[in-house]
Amino acid sequence: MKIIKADNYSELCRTAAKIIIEKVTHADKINLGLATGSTPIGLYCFLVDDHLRNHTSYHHVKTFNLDEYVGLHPVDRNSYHYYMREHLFHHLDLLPENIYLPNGISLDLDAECEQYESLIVNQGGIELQLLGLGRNGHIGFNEPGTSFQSKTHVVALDNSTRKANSRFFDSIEQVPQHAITMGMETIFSSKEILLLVSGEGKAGALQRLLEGEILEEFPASILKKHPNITVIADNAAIGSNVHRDGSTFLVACDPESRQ
Ligand SMILES: O=P(O)(O)OC[C@H]1O[C@](O)(CO)[C@@H](O)[C@@H]1O
Repeated sequence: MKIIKADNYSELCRTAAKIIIEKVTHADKINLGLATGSTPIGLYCFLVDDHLRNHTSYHHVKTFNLDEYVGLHPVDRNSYHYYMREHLFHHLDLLPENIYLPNGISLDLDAECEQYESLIVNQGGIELQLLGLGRNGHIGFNEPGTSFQSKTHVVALDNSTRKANSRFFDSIEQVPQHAITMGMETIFSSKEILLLVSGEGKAGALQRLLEGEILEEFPASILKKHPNITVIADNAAIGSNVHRDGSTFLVACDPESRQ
């Protein structure tokens, strides 16, 4: 596990953007796994900015989102379809047919999950999966206790997750009870993973990830076994934790990425 320390959120986002832009620029075709939540918003801003300034093209990119709420229509302002359109898709030259998210309003959710899983496999798998980290260790919407062998599935959201995400809704009652999420195995099968961790509120989760045991009770812990994972964390999230962890090493952000 490689850990890149960023001074602040902006530097974290710039560093992550640089990694993604390099991959996109050098690949003939590439499948990106994308995440929602607050953390990647700044990164998406950098990608859009780079696209406008440097004309980085996304014609050859396919995107696969981690998750979607059950019951929210793609045009609902709180759906992840809407979020992705607003923050990223709408601003890039991605081909609409190359954008994939789980369909949270499918009448047959189990079939939807199976199809989404097969779709990822049939499209050659995910090259680079972007992840945020939940305070309880969730990745995607895989809540504590989710099997490490799980594939795309419907999940009942943890109350703590609904509470955390209620900031985007008018009230917690409006936060859906269920979501479709890529499973733990789906995520782990990605060739490369980029985990973004920002803010003091994530310090506990980051510490547990770095120092704790690998347990299904803390889903993100399995990432320690991934052969190609980079964690980018800002100072606020790192606190003084990382220095106690002998199994990881810390590199400063590439100064070039600060420009
Ligand atoms: O970036 P945030 O908003 O802290 O969220 C962390 C994680 O929680 C989720 O938003 C799900 O609750 C994930 O999609 C995200 O990666």
